[in-house]
Amino acid sequence: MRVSLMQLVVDDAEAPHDRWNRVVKLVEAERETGADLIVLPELWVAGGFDYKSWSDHADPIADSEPIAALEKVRTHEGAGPETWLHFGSYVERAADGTLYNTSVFRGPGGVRAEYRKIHRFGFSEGEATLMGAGEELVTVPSPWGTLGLATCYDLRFPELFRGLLDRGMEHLVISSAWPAKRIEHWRVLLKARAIEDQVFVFATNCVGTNGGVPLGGRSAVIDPWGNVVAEAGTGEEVLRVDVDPALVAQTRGALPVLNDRRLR
Ligand SMILES: O=C(O)CCC(=O)C(=O)O
Repeated sequence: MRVSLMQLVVDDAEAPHDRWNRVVKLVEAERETGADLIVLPELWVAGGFDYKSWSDHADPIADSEPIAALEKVRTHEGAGPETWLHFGSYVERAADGTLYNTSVFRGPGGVRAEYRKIHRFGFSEGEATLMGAGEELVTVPSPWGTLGLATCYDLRFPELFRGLLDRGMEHLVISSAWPAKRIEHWRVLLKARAIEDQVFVFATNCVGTNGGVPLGGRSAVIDPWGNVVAEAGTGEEVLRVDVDPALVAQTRGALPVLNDRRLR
C-alpha cells in the first residue's frame, strides 16, 4: 500500500482560491506517482486558524468547487482508474446553516465518507463557537483494511479511537492544522494512538502561518508497533511511504493486548 501524505503550506500570504488551484495541480502530479491513498490536511482551503474567513469559504459539500475539482483529478475526469483520496477537511455549510469541520473521503466504486469533527478546538473562540460538533464516528472499508477518520484536536481524546477500534479500525487517518507551538504533543500522541490501538497512523499536517498561527508540519506515518516509518519536516512536502497492512494483524497477534480490554 503506497500512501502519500501531502503536507501543504497554508499561509496567510496566499489567497484560498490560489491555494486550491495550486493544490489541485499538486494532487494531479501525486496521483501520477501511483499513490494508492492520498491524504490532505485539515481546512487547507480556508485555513485552520483564519476563523474570520470561514463563512466566506463555506459550502454544502456537494457544491464545493475545490472538492469538485479534486474529484475530477481523483477519477481521471470520470475515465478512471480512480485513486483513494482523503480531501482533508472543509468548512461545510449544512442545510440549516450550521458550519462543520468536515473531512471528505472518496474511493473507487462509489466509496464515500464524510466525517464532521467531533472535538472542536478553540475553547471560547474559533471552532468552539463558530462550528457545530460532529456526533458520529466514521470508518471506511478499503482493500487494505478498515480506515478510521479523525481530525486534529480529536487526537487528544483517546476514547474516540477506542470507539473507532470497536468499529473495526485497522488504520487511522488524521488530517490536521496543528500549531508549531505544541508540535511535541502531536508527535507523542500520534505514537500513543498507534501503540495503544495497534494501528497504522497516517497523519497529515499543514505548515505556514495561518490566522497568525505558525503551523508545525511533522506529518508522519507510524506503524502499529509505534515505530516512526517516516516523518516530514517543517516545509511543504509529500511524505510518500510503502507500508504492509498485514503488520496490523501481525502486531496484534504477537502482542495481543487488545484482548485484555476490560472497560468498555
Ligand atoms: O490540540 C491542539 O493543540 C491543536 C488542535 C488544533 O489546532 C485543531 O484542532 O485545529
